[in-house]
Amino acid sequence: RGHEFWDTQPVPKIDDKIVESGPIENKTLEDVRKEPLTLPPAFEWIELDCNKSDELKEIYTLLYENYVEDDDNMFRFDYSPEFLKWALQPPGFLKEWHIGVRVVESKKLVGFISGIPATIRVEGKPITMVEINFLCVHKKLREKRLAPVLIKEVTRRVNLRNIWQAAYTAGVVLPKPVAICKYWHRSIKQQKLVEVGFSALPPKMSMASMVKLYRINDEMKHPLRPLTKEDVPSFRALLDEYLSKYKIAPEFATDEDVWHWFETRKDVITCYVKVDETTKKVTDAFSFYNLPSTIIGNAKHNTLKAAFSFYNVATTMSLTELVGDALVAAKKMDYDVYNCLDVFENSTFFKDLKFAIGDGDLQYYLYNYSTPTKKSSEIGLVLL
Ligand SMILES: CCCCCCCCCCCCCC(=O)CSCCNC(=O)CCNC(=O)[C@H](O)C(C)(C)COP(=O)(O)OP(=O)(O)OC[C@H]1O[C@@H](n2cnc3c(N)ncnc32)[C@H](O)[C@@H]1OP(=O)(O)O
Ligand SMILES: CCOC(=O)c1cnc2ccc(OC)cc2c1SCCC#N
Repeated sequence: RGHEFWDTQPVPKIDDKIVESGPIENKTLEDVRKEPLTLPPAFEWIELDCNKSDELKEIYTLLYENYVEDDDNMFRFDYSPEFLKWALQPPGFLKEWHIGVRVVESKKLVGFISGIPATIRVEGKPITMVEINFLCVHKKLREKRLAPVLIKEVTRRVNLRNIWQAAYTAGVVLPKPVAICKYWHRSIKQQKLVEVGFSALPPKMSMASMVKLYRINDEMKHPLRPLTKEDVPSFRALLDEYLSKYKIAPEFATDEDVWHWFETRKDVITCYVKVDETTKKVTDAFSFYNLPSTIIGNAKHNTLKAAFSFYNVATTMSLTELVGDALVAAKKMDYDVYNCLDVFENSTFFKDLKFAIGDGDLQYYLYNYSTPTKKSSEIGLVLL
């Protein structure tokens, strides 16, 4: 299938056989367009300031009404304003990469795309990149080729900062996935998932026995507790050591980075650690983020409370026991479901912890960097 826009971009063609890793094109600042891309006359570019609650709310509302839905239009992601502020303002963020498209007349926000700085190791080599996320065009303005304009504009602004690579994920297949991953789900509120129509009661099984099947303990097996600032140096060392064995993974360069991404923030991010009593060092950690979804058109339920697995490291226990305790924490925090991808070594616990495979794929992509296709288990990166 021809990709009018993507075939013009520095990404491998869908059926390319890639043998070595490296940038696809090498441009310099002279090659970068100095003025913003041209929008259709009714629209204008705008930078959104996440420190202004009204502008943060505009991003929230655009996504709440127009962001990603599953193929059956059962759910639409409902990233909260606090979550978006966390996701968009890591150390080193630039407001100029929080790009909106407004209707000149009404000032209504109808398009958005974001970039945040990140160092991503690809086969051990740290590359300064941006992570692109929250690309959204209002439902009423779809299929007018606005997305390529948003993508070219964020590319231009990133290039002007002398950054030439990006990482992004998508549910759609584009040239060219570096990995294709699967979502897996662990029911916590089984009855609600049946009522919503996500899960089905197996024939001849009562709801009561299905609920029992998915029961989760009330207490953790291990003494895990929320990460504190004092834990950060040893947690960063543990994380970087663990992530260095993956073919694509972030490098958390500073303690400030780690504190930003893993400080527990109510209704946004949860990170629990086990600390060795003698050495006072972090030996194990689980983390998950809070990403609710609107339940579209269900009489009884409006919102799905979903926990998404973030980064987990186990060294004094099995990953299965660690994530088992994450499920206990998620249950205590009233989540309906715990979701994770088959990245890292996650597929080792799906059976024992009673995960069910989802029906959507998540494709991982690199922009302007070719590298041989990776297995899901070689991916050590989670994008929000
Ligand atoms: C060095 C720095 C580099 C930075 C940049 C790196 C690259 C970053 C890339 C972005 C990463 C974002 C990651 C991210 O945010 C996480 S994936 C979530 C994307 N957002 C949504 O799915 C929200 C709901 N959908 C929409 O808002 C629209 O459908 C969107 C805006 C998705 C497309 O709007 P539309 O009105 O439906 O379509 P047109 O405007 O007419 O445009 C059609 C063209 O857009 C291509 N398309 C469709 N979906 C895409 C997607 N998810 N990525 C990339 N491209 C996508 C499509 O293949 C076609 O190109 P082709 O003709 O060549 O096939
Ligand atoms: C109950 C399991 O499904 C989800 O948690 C869920 C929730 N909201 C979504 C919104 C958009 C959406 O578009 C792909 C999917 C979901 C999904 S399933 C895939 C993500 C995961 N896990």
